[in-house]
Amino acid sequence: MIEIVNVNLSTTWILIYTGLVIGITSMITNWLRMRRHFDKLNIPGPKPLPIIGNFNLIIKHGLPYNDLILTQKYGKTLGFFMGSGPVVETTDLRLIKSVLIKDFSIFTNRKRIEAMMFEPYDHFLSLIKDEEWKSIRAVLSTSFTSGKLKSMSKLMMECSNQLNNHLKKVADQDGTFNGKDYFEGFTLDVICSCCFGFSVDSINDPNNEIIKHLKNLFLDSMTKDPRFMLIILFPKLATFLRKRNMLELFPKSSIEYLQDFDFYNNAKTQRINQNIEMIFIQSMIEHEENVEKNIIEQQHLSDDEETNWNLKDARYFKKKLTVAEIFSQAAMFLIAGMETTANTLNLIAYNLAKHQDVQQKLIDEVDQVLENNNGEIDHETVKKMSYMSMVIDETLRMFPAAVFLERLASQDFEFEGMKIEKGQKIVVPLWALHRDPDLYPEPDNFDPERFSDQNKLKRDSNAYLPFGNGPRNCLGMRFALLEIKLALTNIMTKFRFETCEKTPTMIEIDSSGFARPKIPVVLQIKIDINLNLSLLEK
Ligand code: HEM
Repeated sequence: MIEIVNVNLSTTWILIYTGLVIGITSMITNWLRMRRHFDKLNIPGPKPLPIIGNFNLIIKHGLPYNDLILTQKYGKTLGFFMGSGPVVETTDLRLIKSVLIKDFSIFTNRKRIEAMMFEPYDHFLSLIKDEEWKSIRAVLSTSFTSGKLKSMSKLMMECSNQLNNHLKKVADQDGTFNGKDYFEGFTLDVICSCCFGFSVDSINDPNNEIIKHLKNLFLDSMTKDPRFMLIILFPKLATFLRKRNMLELFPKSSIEYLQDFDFYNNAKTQRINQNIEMIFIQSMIEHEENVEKNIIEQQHLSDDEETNWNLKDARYFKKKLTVAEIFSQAAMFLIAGMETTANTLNLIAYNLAKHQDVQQKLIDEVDQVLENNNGEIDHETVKKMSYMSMVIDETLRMFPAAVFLERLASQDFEFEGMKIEKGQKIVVPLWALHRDPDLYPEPDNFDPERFSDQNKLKRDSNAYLPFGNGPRNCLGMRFALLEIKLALTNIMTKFRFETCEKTPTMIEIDSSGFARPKIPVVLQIKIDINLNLSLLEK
């Protein structure tokens, strides 16, 4: 150092050297702290590298596969680093129950990634905390009552008929089709018409302005998109850059377009004009009116509809939502509801194409139930299709649409000698949980029988969590399942799926955090030659 000063370096060089020394020292100190972190807490796991932690493993294996490998190597509960952020990952059913249900008051929230938030959409239900979350969740829960879902099923069927028309055109040509485009179009149409009251035909019109801008809100795989990597590895730097408009995650033009679109007021007018049922907007309007009239007694939720027992408290209904909060929930519905449901339908089609015996059994059930119900496809008839539920459940086991659950510890917590510190992120890797051979022998095999009533009873209820569990489970679960069942029933009355030479032999998913197949799931769709003629009349 003395030598450096002696050679008379300029102030700039001194500053650069000093900065470097401070930077390297803090990096080494931080790395040593990371290496000791989980040993101190008695949690096993891989040793982290400087700066990137264990992110190299995710790049090497892919997000869900890495979870599986780590669980096999270190056991059911382990710790690793995403960049410099520690993560505890568990497939231990007792710890899962404790985090999601028993000790929910400690694990109420998820980690909010500041760099990903953008106004006015920074109040997503999935990311808001504590009291704000409770109030908004309570209000939104009124969107998904049986009564509202029943009226939604008509709109869902209209979108499903539209989907069938498109599938018919494909079948009339050579039958080869990439399910993703069709099912995403369908689920987007459903959300737009059920939640916001405007109809689009996204399959026919993929360049529709609103669709184009909505799709810009979806991020790519975390190992492919350098912006995503920046957020994970250097969250503070990413937040700093975003706040100064130096890092663009979502095109400004799309955010402005959606803001200007003002679907809330558009939908409000439509509802008044045409008396259309729209679950999301309607709940918001009803809530606004109730708060204004001071009608805040417990809403019309019966026990079977409302899993959020602790949200029934009337005080949570007192809050009037701000415009930013309403906007955020609308965007949240689109983001949470479109791709998850579309991927599930796509992967159900794949499983059916690969397992013709299962598909035939499903078609037989659909024919049978519809024959007994005058061919009517509605929310009541689909409830009677128990084999269909087994097919959906098994597909969601193999390919859970969201590949992990996440909670944040709000205080120190101890579990069987392991210490979970306040501020610690806990993850339940669904891919690894649903492929645990002790719970699901030969986990890579598609076998709907795993979900027969008898077999379900043999398993712990936390062994199968495609929609999460506890008060913060998926808000749209009943909506999504109804939508999937109506569409699948409608498809099975006319078509069957088959594989073709472009069909992947197995499905690999990317690291986006969703069950997004890495390569397109190309299938054949054929008009069923054994069609039940009485149903064809419908
Ligand atoms: C097959 C379809 C779907 C799957 C597999 C799925 C899965 C999930 C999962 C795993 C979670 C996290 C649960 C937890 O942490 O315990 C979640 C949360 C959520 N989902 Fe879904 N979802 C689906 C469809 C939908 C739809 C259609 C909507 C809305 C219309 C929706 C809205 C939400 C919301 C708002 C949350 C956050 C809940 C909160 O933090 O309170 N989801 N979903």
